Amino acid sequence: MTPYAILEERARAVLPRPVFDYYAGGAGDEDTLAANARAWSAVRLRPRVLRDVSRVDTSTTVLGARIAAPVLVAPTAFHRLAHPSGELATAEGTAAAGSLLVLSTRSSTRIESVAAAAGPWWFQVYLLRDRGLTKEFVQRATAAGARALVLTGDTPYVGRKRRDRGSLAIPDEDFRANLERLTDVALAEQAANVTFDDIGWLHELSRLPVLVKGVLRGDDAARCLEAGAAGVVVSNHGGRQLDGAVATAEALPEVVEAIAGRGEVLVDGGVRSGRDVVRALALGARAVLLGRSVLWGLATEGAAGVQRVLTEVQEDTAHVMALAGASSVDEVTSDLVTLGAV
Ligand SMILES: Cc1cc2nc3c(=O)[nH]c(=O)nc-3n(C[C@H](O)[C@H](O)[C@H](O)COP(=O)(O)O)c2cc1C
Ligand SMILES: CCCCCCC(=O)C(=O)O
Repeated sequence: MTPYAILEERARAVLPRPVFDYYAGGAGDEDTLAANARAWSAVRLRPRVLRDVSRVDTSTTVLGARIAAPVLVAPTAFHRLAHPSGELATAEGTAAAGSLLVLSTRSSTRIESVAAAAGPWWFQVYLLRDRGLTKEFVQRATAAGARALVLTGDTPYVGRKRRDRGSLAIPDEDFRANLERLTDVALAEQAANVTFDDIGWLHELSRLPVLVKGVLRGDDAARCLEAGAAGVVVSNHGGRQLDGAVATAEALPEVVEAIAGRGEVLVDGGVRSGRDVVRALALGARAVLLGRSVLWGLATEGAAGVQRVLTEVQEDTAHVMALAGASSVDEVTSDLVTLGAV
């Protein structure tokens, strides 16, 4: 079993079944969910030999924020379903590992409380049908110290997951943690009319850099930049939105080419090990984000589990870099990979 599979099994053992299924599941037949991890494996490494790798430095920056390794925490919803300390534990574990948290709009803990426990953090934005409500929590996140906004573009409607059999109960206080003013749950639904113009709207509102998450095409990536985005996150939402969508390792090169160094490109989906981190960097990503791995760490050990997951991937990244002949992230260049058989 891989370290990821072992961790997932531990989480399965401690989580109520509906919560585990909500976290683990993907949309439709889960084709894209499976394809994500498989596509990273298809990227073969071409190690360099006879390089001095007695010191390996994994540190880097994302939108100017220094982090210990090019590994961030992806925005995921409702952490209090995994652990009573919820996003507070995630924030603590992330900061202890020298990483950066992307806090979900669907956080089950108040933005201001998470901010107080966090190191550098960004705020993920779902535009809700109630734009006034959206504006309020973007302003709160900005005031609380978010350093960037991440606009998720792939969720006009929440994907249908068969594993979610309707038995997941989200306690009202968790659902409304940041939506106290909400009287009508329907108002918390995603807006289905989000467009490129909303990138400018968010930037005007916050004066923060805006990344767009969920981009899988070069033409969309270019349009995001033209609309004022600072970069994109190549993502298919961990296989939870459009089943059959291209795996992120496959989409990444097209997006990197379209961005052509004019913005930052991050990627997530099926990243499970230091090997995958090095593969992503070699394909042109600045950093990766981990979704489910962090949830499993949180479920099994709270803040310490989040820190452990991140530290293990960081250490694995350093080890893989050393064996591949790269002593810094700048040396993880495209010649380090070739596309093998799937
Ligand atoms: C349980 C769960 C909840 C998620 N919630 C959000 C969310 O609130 N906002 C968002 O932009 N993405 C959300 N995502 C997608 C993640 O940000 C990320 O794209 C995905 O998990 C990466 O794939 P991985 O889980 O294979 O690492 C969620 C993913 C999971 C598994
Ligand atoms: C009505 C709540 C929807 C939350 C969607 C969170 C998410 O992005 C995911 O589960 O995936």
